[in-house]
Amino acid sequence: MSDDTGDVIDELFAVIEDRKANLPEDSYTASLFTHEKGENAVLEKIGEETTELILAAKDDDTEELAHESADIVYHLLVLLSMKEMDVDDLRSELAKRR
Ligand SMILES: N=c1c2ncn([C@@H]3O[C@H](COP(=O)(O)OP(=O)(O)OP(=O)(O)O)[C@@H](O)[C@H]3O)c2ncn1[C@@H]1O[C@H](COP(=O)(O)O)[C@@H](O)[C@H]1O
Repeated sequence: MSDDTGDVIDELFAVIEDRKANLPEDSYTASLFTHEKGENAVLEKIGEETTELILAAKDDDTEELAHESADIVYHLLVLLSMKEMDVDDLRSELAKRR
């Protein structure tokens, strides 16, 4: 695992928080925060991407598996932000299990 994995997740979460605060018009992330379906739009995405991830795993398609994993992590971070949670909540839950 590369050493900057933690940094990229922290950076991405900071971008998501910035999009939530400023809601720029051309931002996909901002569109999730203002979506008429609310958080259900994000939950639906996570559901769809999880199905795609399962198919990629079954096909042993590692490139697609990485792509779908990244989609899920991104939408998961948006969900945490919607719930006023932090990426540190995820980090400490994982750390507790060590
Ligand atoms: N990591 C992501 C990211 N992952 C996925 N997505 C978007 O999520 C949507 C996924 O929906 P779909 O799966 O339906 O799209 P798709 O391209 O058909 O995907 P597949 O079906 O191939 O899996 C696409 O519109 C993607 O662009 C993301 N959009 C943004 N980010 C990050 O968020 C940052 C800010 O983005 P903006 O808010 O758009 O400025 C970006 O710089 C990225 O770092």
